[in-house]
Amino acid sequence: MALQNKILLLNYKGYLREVFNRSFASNSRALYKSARNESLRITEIEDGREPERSVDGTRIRSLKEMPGPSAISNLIEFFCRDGFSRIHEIQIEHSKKYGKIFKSRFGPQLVVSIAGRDLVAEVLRAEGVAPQRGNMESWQEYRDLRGRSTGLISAEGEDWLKMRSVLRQLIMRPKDVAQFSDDVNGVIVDLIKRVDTLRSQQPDGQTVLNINDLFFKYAMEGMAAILYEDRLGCLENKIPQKSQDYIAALHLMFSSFKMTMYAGAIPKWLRPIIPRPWKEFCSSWDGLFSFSQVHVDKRLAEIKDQVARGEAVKGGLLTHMLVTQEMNLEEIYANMTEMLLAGVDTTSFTLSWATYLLARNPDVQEQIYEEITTTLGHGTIPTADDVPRLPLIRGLVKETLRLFPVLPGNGRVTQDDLVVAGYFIPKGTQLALCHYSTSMDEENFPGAKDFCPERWIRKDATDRVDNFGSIPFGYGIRSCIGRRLAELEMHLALTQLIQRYRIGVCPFTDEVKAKTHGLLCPAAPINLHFIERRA
Ligand code: HEM
Repeated sequence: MALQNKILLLNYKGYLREVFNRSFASNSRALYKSARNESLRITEIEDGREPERSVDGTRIRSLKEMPGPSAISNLIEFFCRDGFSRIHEIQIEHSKKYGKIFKSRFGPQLVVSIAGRDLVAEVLRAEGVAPQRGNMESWQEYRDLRGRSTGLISAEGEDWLKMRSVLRQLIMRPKDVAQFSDDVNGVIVDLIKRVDTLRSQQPDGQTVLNINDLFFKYAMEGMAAILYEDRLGCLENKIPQKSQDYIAALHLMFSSFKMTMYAGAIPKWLRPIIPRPWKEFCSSWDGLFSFSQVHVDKRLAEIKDQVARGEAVKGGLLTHMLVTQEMNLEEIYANMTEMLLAGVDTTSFTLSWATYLLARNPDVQEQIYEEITTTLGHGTIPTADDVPRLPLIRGLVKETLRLFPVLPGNGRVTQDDLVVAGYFIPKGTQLALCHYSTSMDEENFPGAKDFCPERWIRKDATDRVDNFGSIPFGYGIRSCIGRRLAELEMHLALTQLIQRYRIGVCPFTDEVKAKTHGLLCPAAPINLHFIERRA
């Protein structure tokens, strides 16, 4: 574990706070474009119906007038036609039928879906200082039950602001995560060894079966190296028992994802009758928390020993958090747990899709290989500093996430009254941002079904290829805190895999469709050929 380069900066707490205050002051100026806008004349109708409103004489429509599927057709779609696995496709179907903004009802919950790029931009650009993604009651309830803290995903308001301000200074800027290059490259050495072992176990000496299993272990090992400053041995032939237990807890968490989401939706009085979802929800969280706690406590004990021996304390992210105590121990446990949870499947599915797309598009793969060899020569191990010189590797990750956004949709609860596309949306409404459908919209991405990493390459400094049609990490103040870490893990791993192997389709794998299972994941195992380029 290469920790020596990561010198702790203990004396910049004041600076961090100042930067934080300044940045939040400017963000708070971008408050929701609310219905209280001066140009907006609101005439409340006093008989209790929804108010009728107008902007500059144009009538603002109420939610009642918004189109959308009926509650009954939603029920059939989701419960009889397995709509939960097709949420991404349903976004497209509904936006074609009802337009770029439509409403749906799930039992008592009304959801307004935003399926237009510019409307998504409008909503996100106008966010307040502490946006809320959705109802996290069940997560909060578990934490209250066990006396645990919330982490960044589950926290809201002041608690969230405080934790976000600590973490954003540590892992959000490319230069901050560049220091993890050596750790990630250490894990990639094991990834390549594992690819070779798996290939050698197959009769053709080339096939790796179920590539996602491999990338799951890579992502877990990478996250542990970064978050815990420790290795788990997930890419070894024999995985240590403790890591196996954790993988099982993580799988339980992911496989019961739907259940965990609905555990909160199932009314409490129903729990004695249907106890399983809530029990599973709690026991998988127990497993995840206790695993994180073991690693955090281990590092804490090492630090105490170092201090007792009068040695300088050096280390990475966890060491920094433990030494500076900007978060208390419970908050550190919670954030380590939630970041590991958020950082494994997301990265591993994206790597699976990226290699799958490379295998099916050999010309694109060769073009990227050319870029790598021209830029780095043969066999050079890339670091974070090399990535800006590999625009096609960056384009590969962006294009993969456009075609297969791990989170096909995202949520926001409006914190003020809003007018979007001429509709009045009251404060407290759940919005669903339909990222999959905007990613696949021809207006936003011509040839939207094609795999074209090149579309992300800037022609000149003024060319802006980023667009709200594809924002796989979200946008703004509540966007993915692990984005730079995930990108580092993916850019470095893909560069080294392409450097070393020609990745090809395998006769056992036909076209693999995506399904929504909490995240957008492959509906069938992806098997690929890894043909050594030297051969
Ligand atoms: C391909 C990889 C990943 C993708 C596509 C992804 C995507 C996302 C998205 C869409 C959000 C919601 C953003 C929003 O609401 O605007 C999110 C939040 C989050 N992600 Fe990631 N993520 C990835 C990897 C990671 C990794 C590696 C970590 C670990 C550090 C991580 C930690 C988090 C956390 C803690 C949040 C909650 C942030 C907050 O509420 O303040 N993610 N991610």
